[in-house]
Amino acid sequence: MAARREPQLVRLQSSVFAVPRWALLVGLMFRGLYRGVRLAFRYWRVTGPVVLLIWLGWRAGWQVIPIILLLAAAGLSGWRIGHRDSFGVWVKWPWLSRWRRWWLYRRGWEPTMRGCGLSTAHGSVQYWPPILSVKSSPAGDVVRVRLLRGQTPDTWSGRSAELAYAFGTRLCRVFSGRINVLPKIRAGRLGVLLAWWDRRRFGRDRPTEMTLVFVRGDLLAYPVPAIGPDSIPHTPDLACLPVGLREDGSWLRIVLEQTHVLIAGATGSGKGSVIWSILRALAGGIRSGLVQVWAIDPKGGMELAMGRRLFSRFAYSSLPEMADVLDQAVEVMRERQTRLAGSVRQHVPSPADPTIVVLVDELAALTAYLTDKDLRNRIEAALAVLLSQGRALGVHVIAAVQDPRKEVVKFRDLFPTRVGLRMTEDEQVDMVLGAGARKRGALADQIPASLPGVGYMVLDQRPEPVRVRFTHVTDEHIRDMNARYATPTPAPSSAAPVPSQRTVPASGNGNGSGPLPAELFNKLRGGDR
Ligand SMILES: Nc1ncnc2c1ncn2[C@@H]1O[C@H](COP(=O)(O)OP(=O)(O)OP(=O)(O)O)[C@@H](O)[C@H]1O
Repeated sequence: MAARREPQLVRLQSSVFAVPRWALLVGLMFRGLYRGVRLAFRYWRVTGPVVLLIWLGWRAGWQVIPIILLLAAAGLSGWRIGHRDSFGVWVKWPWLSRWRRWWLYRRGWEPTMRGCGLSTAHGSVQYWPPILSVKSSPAGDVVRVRLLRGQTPDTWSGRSAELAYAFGTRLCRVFSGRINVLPKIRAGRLGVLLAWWDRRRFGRDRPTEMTLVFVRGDLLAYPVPAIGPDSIPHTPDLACLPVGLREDGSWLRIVLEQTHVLIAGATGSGKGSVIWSILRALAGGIRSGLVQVWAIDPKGGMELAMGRRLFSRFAYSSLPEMADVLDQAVEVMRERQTRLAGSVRQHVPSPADPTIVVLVDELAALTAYLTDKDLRNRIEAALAVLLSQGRALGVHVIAAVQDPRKEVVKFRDLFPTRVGLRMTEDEQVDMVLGAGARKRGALADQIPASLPGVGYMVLDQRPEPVRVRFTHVTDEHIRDMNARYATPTPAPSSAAPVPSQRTVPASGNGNGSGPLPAELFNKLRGGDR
């Protein structure tokens, strides 16, 4: 498939022989036979059972063929009904992969490559990139392709829309190299052999290959249920918190260790679900005291108050109170710095010295929207220190923001992990996920409003952003967490009444000392949009 000659452009002087008609027929017959045998061997999974069936019919009588076919159909149906997952793994998806490779991709490949400008011509020879494999799954078709010389995955990213429509989908994601092929830890008798095989398969960097994912059934079109109480670990693994699904159906796990998380998205995009998904995954550690959450909710407690018993600090009513929480986090960080310097490089959490997660529901309220200059400077100074030095000392910041512009979020580059939910403008995508992210497929501005919690993230050190959906943690889940996973170190102000979830706080004087000004409150709720 890699190259084809265009015969009309090649001038060949061939000798002319007079061939008798019978010799021509015999020659054609042998050629047909050779091609038939080659095809039969190539597609042995189809020809094998057919040959076996014919042989059985010939030996035992032709009436056995319908009986065998009926039995096979009944067996397959029983398998599908009884154990759908294994039927999918062993029968449905392998067959569908082969079918689609042959029927859809091989047949349409050449015209598509020409149409998308992904084939090249050298003289009279036309080259197009060969398909290496096709693997279908409920999420779509994963097509591995070998790049032509002079092409990079970016060449293909620019053609992703054309590729998608050419093969009958709306979305084609382009990834450099292979995806989802991580070596397993091998043990047991065959461990050495399998490890050797893995080294051969995964050990080599193959910049000559790339992967196209034609998204067919969108697994992220349905809300992802919150993890069940049984799946909430007693001791959360901060390197691997399950918070949602990736587009290929695998779990999305966030590495909170050594990072800060910025969540950006328009109003109603599901920033709350990212926050609550992370809190749910941390809940076991909150209850045991290994993790303390210091929550700041400038929306007057609208977002976070329902889970207040999870928080060891909770500031929701006045901006100075919120600045105090940040200053206290800096103090803890400084104390750890003095104590741990020279003995460890990474803080190890314990109930006496827990991981601290500083949670800010709307960062802009503490920075850009804040009119009190002194207070703003104080808050910005504390945030800058936490974001630049807190990671190794077990102090992590998780912040949500609606508007990711630099004037609003000065520190966005200090957040190593960023989540881009639905956005209102295409330029915002690169602001959040890094330059070129939109070109590489992060179409966050095209996420429909009907898909809250869907977004893009840059994961696994790959340049291409991954489409994800966070779990849907409902109010019932939050109430349940509030009751069952309360922290042993509750917030000092927990005796004070928290405004009900839908109450607009009384308007303040705007100097940052009273409750939030109603104007700012409405802005954060999206009321002025
Ligand atoms: N992952 C999710 N799956 C399904 N529905 C979700 C998900 N996340 C949020 N929703 C729903 O979307 C709506 C808006 O969600 P949410 O309040 O979290 O958005 P937000 O970005 O925090 O909005 P705002 O900025 O206005 O606070 C809610 O009705 C919520 O139930």
